[in-house]
Amino acid sequence: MRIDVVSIFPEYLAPLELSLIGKARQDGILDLNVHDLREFTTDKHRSVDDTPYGGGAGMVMKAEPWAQALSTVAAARAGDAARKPVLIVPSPAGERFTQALAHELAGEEQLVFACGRYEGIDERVIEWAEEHFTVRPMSLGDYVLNGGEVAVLAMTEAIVRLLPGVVGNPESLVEESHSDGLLEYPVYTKPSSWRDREVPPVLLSGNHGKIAQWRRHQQYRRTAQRRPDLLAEFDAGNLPRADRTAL
Ligand SMILES: COc1cccc(COC(=O)c2cn[nH]c2)c1
Repeated sequence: MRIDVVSIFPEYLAPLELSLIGKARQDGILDLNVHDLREFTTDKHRSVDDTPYGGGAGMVMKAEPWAQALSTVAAARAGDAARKPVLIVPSPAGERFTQALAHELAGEEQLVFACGRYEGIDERVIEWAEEHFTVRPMSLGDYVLNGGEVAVLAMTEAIVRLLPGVVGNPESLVEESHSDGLLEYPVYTKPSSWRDREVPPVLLSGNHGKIAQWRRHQQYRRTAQRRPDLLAEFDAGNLPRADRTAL
């Protein structure tokens, strides 16, 4: 997979050189390229923003530097020329990024991230970009950050860890929160007794059927307590009768 990130703070993306993502780059699984938007300005002050038409506080990112940067990135195409790369614009006004979306995007050959700052990017860039990209404004959650870089770090990690060869044991990708529509069950490790708190005995029983049942029950309870919205989505009909009483 090729990922391109355009930002006025390229150093914000330095953590992507670390750990599993860094290793994926060394192993050639991920080709990550970070571009400084200011390299695509032409004026002496290398300006990337200006005051908003219609008034209001804050500044808006100018269109031309973005068009220059994104054209350069589009030209450095990865994979099949027919398929437009996906342009992800982290934004409070985007579609919600989910684990399901992470899986979908992990199947793409090229992802481009545009890191907005200030009050946002001139809307005409989004319209213009449709010609070269499949444009997807995307939100991490209902809150506002100062820019898209932090969201790119999170989305990149969520997507790249799903690529074959990135995490040591692919098994660990199967049973994780949201993979089956429910939150993950609680986990424990040695010692079995810690500050007078015991590990649930079923987990020490060696009875794998009972352990699986206990874990499923815990997933439902946790989801009902912490994310009832998810449970509404998850077909409660899947719920074994014994577990329904727990909700
Ligand atoms: C594209 O324009 C803007 C403007 C302002 C901030 C940002 C950064 O993204 C977020 O704030 C965000 C992403 N998910 N949830 C919040 C982008």
